[in-house]
Order: sequence, then C-alpha cells, then structure tokens
Amino acid sequence: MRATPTAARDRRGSPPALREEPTVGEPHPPTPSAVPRPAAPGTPPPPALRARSLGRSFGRGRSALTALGPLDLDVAPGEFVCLVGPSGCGKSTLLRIAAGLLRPGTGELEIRAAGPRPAAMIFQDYGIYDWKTVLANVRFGLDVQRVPRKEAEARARSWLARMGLAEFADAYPATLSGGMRQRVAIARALAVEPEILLMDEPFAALDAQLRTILQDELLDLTQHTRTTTLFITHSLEEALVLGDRVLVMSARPGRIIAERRPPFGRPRSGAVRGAPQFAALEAELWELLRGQVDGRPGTTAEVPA
Ligand SMILES: Nc1ncnc2c1ncn2[C@@H]1O[C@H](COP(=O)(O)OP(=O)(O)OP(=O)(O)O)[C@@H](O)[C@H]1O
Repeated sequence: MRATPTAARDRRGSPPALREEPTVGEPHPPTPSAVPRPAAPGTPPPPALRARSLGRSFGRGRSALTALGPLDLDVAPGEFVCLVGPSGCGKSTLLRIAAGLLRPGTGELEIRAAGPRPAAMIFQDYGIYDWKTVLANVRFGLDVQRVPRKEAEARARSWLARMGLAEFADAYPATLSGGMRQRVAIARALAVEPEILLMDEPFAALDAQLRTILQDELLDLTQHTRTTTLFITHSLEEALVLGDRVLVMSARPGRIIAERRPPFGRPRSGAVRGAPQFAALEAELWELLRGQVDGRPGTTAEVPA
C-alpha cells in the first residue's frame, strides 16, 4: 500500500501542504501492494513500513496548521516500534496515514504487503460494533476478506480462546468490561493476520492493573506472531516494556528527535519493569519529552541514531 502525496493527485494545483481533506470514513484508495522479493543473503530485509519526508497539514491559508513532519521512518518486518510525543504532535495523524485513512500532504508512506490485508488498526475506544456479537466482531475482517464462513468462524473462535473470551462468543459488547472489549478489538485485528498492526493508545482508557495485564498479553502475542507493530502511547513505561525501539517525537509539527532501544532481549516479559536499567531509561525519555512539552531549550536537537 502506498499513500501518495496529495500533490500527485491534485489537478487544480493547490499547494499540497494546505489542502484540507475529509479525514474520517474516507479511506484513500490503496494502490496495488508491493510483493516482497527475497532479500539477498546477508542484507537486511526491506522495511515493512517506510515513510520519507512525510508531512501533513490541516486547514487553508492563515488558519492552516502543520501537524506532522517532515518525518522519515523505517519499521523492520516483525519489529515493535513505540511512538511517544507531546499531545497534539501528530502521532495519530501519522498512524491514520499509515492506515490509509488520511492522505499525506507531502512525502510518502509505503507498507510492503504480500497479502490483501496490509494493515489493521486498534483505537483507544475499541472500535468494535455494539450491534454485533463478540464472535461476529472478531469474524468481521475475515468476512470482509471473504474467508469461507466455516474457516472464518474457526479462526475467530480460536482468537477468542487465545484472548480468554471463548465463553463470551455470543455476548454483545455492551455487556463486557473495558478490558474485555479491548481484547475483542485485538482479536479482531489479529484474526486477519495483518502485515502491520497500528495501535493508537489502545490501553489509555483502562485502569492501571488492566493496562498492565493487557500489555503483558500483547507482549506475549506479538512475540509469537512476530507482527510488525507501530504503537502510540503516552506511557513511557508501556513503550519500554513493549518496544524494540522507542521513538520520541517533537512538539507539533511532530518529527522524530530521538530513538532508544530498550536493552531487554526477546522473548521478554513484563518482569523487565523491575530491571535496573528500566527506571533510568524511563527518566531519560521523560527528560527528552519534558523538553518538548514545556519548550525548554537544549533538549530538541538530538537526531535519531
Ligand atoms: N481533521 C483535522 N482537522 C484539523 N486539524 C486536525 C485534524 N486532525 C488533527 N488535527 C490537528 O493536528 C494536530 C495533531 O493531531 P494528532 O491527533 O495527530 O495529535 P496526537 O499527537 O495524536 O495528539 P494526542 O496525543 O493528544 O492524541 C493537532 O493540533 C490537531 O488539532
């Protein structure tokens, strides 16, 4: 899937950075997926997600607001990348561009996909359908993919079992707790076996204990499935527990100003929260982030490694 710059499509010639577009419910048409070719021996595989000079503005003229970029980003196949940054720096905008829900204003973002379902997105507010049963929710993406009904049902039930929800298959979401609803959303996203999982603060609405439990479950799941994941969070702890890499974004317009690789091997568990380096890394990231939030000088110039 390639999200091309607005400029390439704009026959009226309006400046790409200033063009306002509908943002919700109007996915831009994906261009045909790139079929990955095998990498030459010894060379790293090409990135699963690649963004170059990616930028996005909203509004026109004087009221135009530059939300994001320019930003370069590579996410390797199977990598779990966490994005942290001050509120309003463009994190969701980046994710929505990756999901194909929003066009870039400048630059491009490409997802290398072998299959018909390159990306699945999970939001903070679950994004599940209240009028469908739990099973129908999890089966939804498979139905859209036209997976035969029997197979879809079996795959959906197997994901429900994995998420500890087997006995709630016929329940409606309104009867579930927040944590259970988010598990349904995760099961639905993973059931379609996406090339890349895009998660926008998926645990933000949950209480601290549930959040920890779901973090540990997600860790376990993604280490098994090796699903490439781009994960937005305001929680540095969450980013350090889950991420192979943590990217820090600047204040709006968001750019990547620093990168850290938590020194915890894989497979890892939530026990890394107690590792001696954990608190130090969290404090270091917090310093970087605080420089962006309160605009203190001297903390913005770091370039990602
Ligand atoms: N559809 C839109 N129209 C106009 N402005 C928008 C639109 N979507 C986002 N913005 C603006 O773009 C900027 C970035 O928004 P975005 O939601 O991407 O930030 P964020 O980093 O995800 O924020 P938060 O951490 O608070 O969720 C904000 O100033 C926001 O008001």
